[in-house]
Formats: sequence, structure tokens, C-alpha cells
Amino acid sequence: MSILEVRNLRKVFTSGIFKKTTITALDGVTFSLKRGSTLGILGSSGSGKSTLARSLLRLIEPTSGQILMMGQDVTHVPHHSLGWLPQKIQIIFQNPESSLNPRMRIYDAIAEPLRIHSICTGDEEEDHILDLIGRVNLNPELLFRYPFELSGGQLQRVVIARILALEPECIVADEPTSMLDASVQAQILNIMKDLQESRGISFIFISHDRDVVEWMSDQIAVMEHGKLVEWI
Ligand SMILES: Nc1ncnc2c1ncn2[C@@H]1O[C@H](COP(=O)(O)OP(=O)(O)OP(=O)(O)O)[C@@H](O)[C@H]1O
Repeated sequence: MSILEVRNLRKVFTSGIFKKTTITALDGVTFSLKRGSTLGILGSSGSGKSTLARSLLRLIEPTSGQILMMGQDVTHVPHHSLGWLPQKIQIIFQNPESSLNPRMRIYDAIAEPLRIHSICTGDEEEDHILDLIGRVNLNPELLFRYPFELSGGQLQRVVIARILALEPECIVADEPTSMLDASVQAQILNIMKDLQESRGISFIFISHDRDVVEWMSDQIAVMEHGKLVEWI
């Protein structure tokens, strides 16, 4: 069974107050993602990559088409009616700071999903957090700092640790390393590859950087004007 199946997904944005203009950001996107594999989406600026990522997470309501998660049609079902399913697909954004509360220490940022979803007891929390940061090679000394005291690469590790707390089946990574130096970028990409091997997590890896997408992906779809125009 596919972890994720997308059928003929369209998203049309309408803007303007007096004169309405429409932009077709997704124009019939269809693909399926097998468990434990990585689909790379390669596209230039404005091709619709982020709209696709946000639609998969259901942060944007698609105009038409279907999204099936683990066989279940989730396209128009409200989050609260889906039980644990939304937890299983997570997103990493380009800018890790956008996913973290600046007033929350790193320990609490990672503890938050554990507490909200009652994933472990209070007694188990510290061990659980140490295990999570171990998986992303984050130094425990950073746990009691605030986000502004960490580098971009360290913050992206925190974001990944937070996501891993939810035991995701699928991670949508939307340009996750494009703001990082080349050496730090390689470390983060390696962490994602290791997670895939050790945990069987499926990835949708989105980038405009062909080398990075080729290195990360089992299969690549090239996106242009909201369409997947070529498969590599
Ligand atoms: N909320 C919105 N309202 C109106 N138009 C939008 C909205 N979001 C995106 N668009 C338009 O949809 C098209 C696709 O945008 P999208 O952000 O998905 O592209 P992208 O490939 O992720 O680009 P980039 O790599 O620059 O982030 C663009 O023309 C963009 O202007």
C-alpha cells in the first residue's frame, strides 16, 4: 500500500478586490509514494512546490482532486475527525525558526508534542527527549537554550527531533537545507537518509537544487507551472 497517494490535485488561488485574478498553482498533480522511499520534487521558483507541500499537510484546501493517506481519503475531512492520522505526516520548512516558539527552551519545544499527544509519562520524558536528540546528533547541552542561541543547522535538528517525537510515517521536506552552509546541509541530509534507513520513513523531498534532489531521492518528478512534467 502507498503511504500517500495524490490524484489530479488542483489548486487555484484567487486574488484581487476589484479585478479578480486567478493563479493555477497546482494543475492536475498525480503521484503515489511507497513506504520507505523518497520522491524528489524538483522545480524552479513559482512552479508550485510549496503549494503542493502545504496541500499534502492540509494547510491549504485544494480546489479539486484527492489526497489519500495510508489508503484513507483525507482531502476534505477535518483534522479532528482523522484521529492519529495527521500525526503521521509531518513537514520540515526551509526556515526552522518558523516552526519553533522563540520563547520556549529547546527542551520544552521537543517535549511539547510528547505532552500534547501523551506519548510518554512525565517520568519517561527526559529519557525520551535524550533519545530523540541522539537520533539527530544534537548536543544535550543545547537543551536549555533558546532558539536564538542556536545555529541554523542546530535548529533544523531540533525541528526534526520534534517531528520524530510523533513517530511519522512520512515527512515532507520543503527546501529543508537551502538556508544552510554546504557542510551543515550535508549533515542534515545525512540525518534524513539515516532516519529513512533505520525507521523506514517515507520522504517527499522538495528543492530547486538538482544535485541535492538527485542525492536524496529514489525517484524525481520535475514540476513546472503546477504540473509534474517529467519523471527521472
Ligand atoms: N496564498 C496565495 N495566494 C495567491 N497566489 C499564491 C499563493 N501561494 C502561492 N501562490 C502562487 O502560486 C504559484 C506557486 O507558488 P509556490 O509558492 O507553490 O511556488 P514554489 O515552487 O514553492 O516557489 P519558491 O521556490 O519560490 O518558494 C506562484 O505563482 C505563487 O505566486
